[in-house]
Amino acid sequence: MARFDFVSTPLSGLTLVQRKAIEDQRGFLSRFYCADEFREAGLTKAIKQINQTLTRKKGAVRGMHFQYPPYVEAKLVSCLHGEIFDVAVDLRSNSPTFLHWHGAILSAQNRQSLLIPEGFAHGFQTLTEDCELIYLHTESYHPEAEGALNFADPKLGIVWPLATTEISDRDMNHKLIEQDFQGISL
Ligand SMILES: Cc1cn([C@H]2C[C@H](O)[C@@H](COP(=O)(O)OP(=O)(O)O[C@H]3O[C@@H](C)C(=O)[C@@H](O)[C@H]3O)O2)c(=O)[nH]c1=O
Repeated sequence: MARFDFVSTPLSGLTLVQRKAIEDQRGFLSRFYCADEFREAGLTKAIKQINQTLTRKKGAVRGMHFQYPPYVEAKLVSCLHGEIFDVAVDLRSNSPTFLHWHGAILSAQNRQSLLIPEGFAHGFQTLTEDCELIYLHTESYHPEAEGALNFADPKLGIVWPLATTEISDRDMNHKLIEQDFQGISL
């Protein structure tokens, strides 16, 4: 029996994952990740790293982050406490949706995750206080290969639901996309 529903988004490969819960009087059990089912949804590489974050303030923004080749990675992003507006930007140079973004609300309650393929930037805004996220990564952290977009870049036009209440200095100061930006060749 399938433990997940994989729902396509307007950006090819970017997938909303609905974790199904099996409930009984004690509560529920829901599978969080399953290599066999995720392989069919396009996540073919092994998980190399799992990160957890806590973001205290409502309205805080983190992003928009990615890694350049040879360390491109897919990420499975989930919110285990609170609610976030999660955003992925298509950076695949040959994609018909190059520089398009897509957002989804992820929360502990809706049990949805965003499966972000290689070649995308990722970021989010907290919609409640005390948001805890868990990330599954197919590549290890390589700070020397990190790339970033500015969350407020008018070329992206991401519509954030709330005013920004907190952002790191690093994220605030990411450069705007330049004319010759080619994106990522996979
Ligand atoms: C991502 C990462 C960071 N770090 C360190 C670097 C730094 O000292 C501290 C905090 O890192 P950052 O400021 O980059 O954390 P943060 O801004 O939360 O970075 C995250 O943002 C979201 C949007 C993503 O998509 C993630 O993949 C990741 O890039 O943790 C690691 O040691 N390992 C890691 O895997």
